[in-house]
Amino acid sequence: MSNLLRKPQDVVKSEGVTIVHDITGERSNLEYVGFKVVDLEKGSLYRGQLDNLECCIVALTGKVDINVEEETFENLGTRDSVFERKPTDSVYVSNDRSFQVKAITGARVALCYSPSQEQLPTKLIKADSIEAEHRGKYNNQRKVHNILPDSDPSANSLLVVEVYTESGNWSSYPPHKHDQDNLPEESFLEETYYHEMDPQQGFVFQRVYTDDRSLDETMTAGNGDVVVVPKGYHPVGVPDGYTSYYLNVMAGPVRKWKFNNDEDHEWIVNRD
Ligand SMILES: O=C[C@H](O)[C@@H](O)[C@H](O)CC(=O)O
Repeated sequence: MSNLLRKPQDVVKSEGVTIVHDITGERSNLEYVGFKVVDLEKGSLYRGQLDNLECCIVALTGKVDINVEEETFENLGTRDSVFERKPTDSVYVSNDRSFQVKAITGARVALCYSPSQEQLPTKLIKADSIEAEHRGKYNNQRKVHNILPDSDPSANSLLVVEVYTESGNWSSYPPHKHDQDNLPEESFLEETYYHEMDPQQGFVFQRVYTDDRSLDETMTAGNGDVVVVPKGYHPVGVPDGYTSYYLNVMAGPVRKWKFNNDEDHEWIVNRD
């Protein structure tokens, strides 16, 4: 199995707290992006301490209270399933802060990490502040919820976005990459994909490849899997009958999403 594909680990951390994914530090083989998925039973608590990291806590499903030192954000979360296809609530927490997530109902949260030195204000990113963005045409149509886009100055290095790709469509397509620290031409952003499928038994094909094909891996990613994208193009194809959801975390030396398409497939975007 590719080292870029990470299956759910479901490690019980404490009563009512299960670490589904912990892709941080040496477990991530990434320099900038860290990612965790945590399942919380009703009434359970997850506590985090940020040193030189910032974190976007995404209420993927269920309802939670999030406490960040002197601030508390109550009853966050808008959906029992990501496939309700509506935005959810998130909270941005900066470096050198501690936080606590308390499950009001059974809940799944994503913890999206990246480096941060300059402490910024804690920010509630309300679901109703997120507008759906529709991208693509023909069979590369997808719906995007920009949770922490580079146009939002609330974070130092973190970018977070969730994407819905319907049956028979492709996303992150035409294949694009952002693996060169060479602005204004291209930015270097590592990336993770947290995948969910509807129905759950579904899968997507995701290829991660570089121009010189020194990296060229095509994976089958299923419900709850994570794909790590250290570099290269990273298109996703969704089989007929299924809907794909993924949450992207991106980070790099400069908080700018400037990508380039694979020249072989640039014609895709130039169609009328
Ligand atoms: O680089 C960003 C990621 O590949 C996705 O967020 C992608 O941009 C989503 C899409 O537009 O298909």
